[in-house]
Amino acid sequence: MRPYVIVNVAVSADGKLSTRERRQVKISGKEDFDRVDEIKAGCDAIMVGIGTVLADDPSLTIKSADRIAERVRNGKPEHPVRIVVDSQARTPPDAKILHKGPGLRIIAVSLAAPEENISALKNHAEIIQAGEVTVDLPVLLTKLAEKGIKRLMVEGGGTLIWGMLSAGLVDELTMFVGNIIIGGKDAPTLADGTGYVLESDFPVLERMDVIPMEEGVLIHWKVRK
Ligand SMILES: NC(=O)C1=CN([C@@H]2O[C@H](COP(=O)(O)OP(=O)(O)OC[C@H]3O[C@@H](n4cnc5c(N)ncnc54)[C@H](OP(=O)(O)O)[C@@H]3O)[C@@H](O)[C@H]2O)C=CC1
Ligand SMILES: Nc1nc(O)c(N)c(N[C@@H]2O[C@H](COP(=O)(O)O)[C@@H](O)[C@H]2O)n1
Repeated sequence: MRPYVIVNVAVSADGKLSTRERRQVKISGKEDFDRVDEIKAGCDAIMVGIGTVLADDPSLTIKSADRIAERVRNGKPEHPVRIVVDSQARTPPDAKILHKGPGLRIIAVSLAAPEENISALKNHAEIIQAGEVTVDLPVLLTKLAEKGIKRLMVEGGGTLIWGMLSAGLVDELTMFVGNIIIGGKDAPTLADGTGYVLESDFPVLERMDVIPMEEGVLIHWKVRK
């Protein structure tokens, strides 16, 4: 058993998530950020990799007061559980994700995480250990399902998305393609990691919708099982 997984990203027209320095780039406009907020509000948890926390320092909170109020009316916490995939427990104890807004945070670490790093985070987040050296994502997702997390949004970055895709853990992908070119062979893309070699290994997607949005386009895919 694992949660239903939705990956959402914004990419430039050349498929980049940010610059080669991993500096956060605003690719989405107001309408797309609002669409993302709605997906978040419909999820039990939202997950990012430690690379995104270190680069962007996101809060991953729901922004709309109306959506927060609706969650509370439905007996849900204001914000989804916020999860960082972080083998070595490198999340800075003053990271926004640990402090902005109420609610549970989970840091998913490996057995190799230094004890002093874990101690520094324990007051701010629940620590889940999964995997020897890096986080074992299938094991983590089973543990999240056991905690009642049924619907999980993954916001990136490219290394975590690769890890999720290559482990067969993604059900849907929504991507806003913006009207800018970022360029650079070292700039992060939707799926980084090692990449596939054999065509037979490529995940195949089913196109669900293509919607012109702002000056770009929103594409909604399902991963064919
Ligand atoms: N445009 C957009 O929509 C978005 C853009 N971004 C951008 O993406 C960039 C960050 O992406 P990136 O650097 O790839 O970092 P990620 O956020 O993808 O984090 C990757 C890290 O997660 C940890 N990790 C632990 N276990 C696993 C596993 N099993 N599989 C994969 N990762 C694992 C690893 O670090 P460790 O070994 O230390 O645990 C790894 O280096 C930033 O520039 C950010 O701005 C991010 C989100 C959305
Ligand atoms: N949807 C989207 N469009 C962009 O243009 C982006 N740069 C991102 N980035 C993601 O949004 C996170 C910011 O979260 P908070 O506003 O701090 O809650 C950031 O970390 C990326 O995951 N997304």
